[in-house]
Amino acid sequence: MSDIRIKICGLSTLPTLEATIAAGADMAGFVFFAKSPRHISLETARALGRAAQGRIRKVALSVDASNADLDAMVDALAPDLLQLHGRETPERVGAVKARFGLPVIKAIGVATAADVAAAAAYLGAADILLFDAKPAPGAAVPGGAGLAFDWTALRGHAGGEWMLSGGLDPDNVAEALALTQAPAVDVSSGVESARGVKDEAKIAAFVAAARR
Ligand SMILES: O=C(O)c1ccccc1NCC(=O)[C@H](O)[C@H](O)COP(=O)(O)O
Repeated sequence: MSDIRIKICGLSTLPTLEATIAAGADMAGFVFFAKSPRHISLETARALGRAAQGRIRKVALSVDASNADLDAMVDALAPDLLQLHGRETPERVGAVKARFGLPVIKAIGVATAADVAAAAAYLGAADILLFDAKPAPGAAVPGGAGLAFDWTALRGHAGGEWMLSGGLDPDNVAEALALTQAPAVDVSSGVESARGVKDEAKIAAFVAAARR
């Protein structure tokens, strides 16, 4: 079994959180973005955060959130990491990291190798870069679309800790890992039975396929 790290993103129910922990994933992602089908309320975040405490690393995902909104989600979920999935600048990433004293994952939308090269600007600010498919221009929800990008674009990436994301599923994750040598992967749509509805069997299949 490999030591690939795995994040299951967009969890919103206790059974699918339990399935994620039972499968042996390393991180559980919770989305705080009202336009997302995976958005959770602060009340749900509090309940899921308590259930996950000390059993899996919790990631609070936000999109260009204000300090006040970040304060509220951190208070409710008590995350281990923050994921910034909007247009946050390196300066904003640094400010969020300093405010909460938590490691920050910065999502980088990738269409071409130039997007990967530009991510170098975040190397001193973010703890982990998450390479994801670039959202379509004007997309209402900038992630979790089940879209893959050309993985060969990652060949020139600038180092640091990173994760691969975008359109992964139990059937393609092994190929993606072989091609990119990614140390960590993140998935949302590929472990769902319908948009926003996580599937326990697919979560287990994804973790097994990634670790095989
Ligand atoms: O998942 C969402 O609904 C979401 C909403 C707003 C910003 C980001 C979002 N998801 C980010 C993730 O970390 C996803 O896991 C990543 O984009 C991969 O998604 P998918 O291609 O569906 O596996």
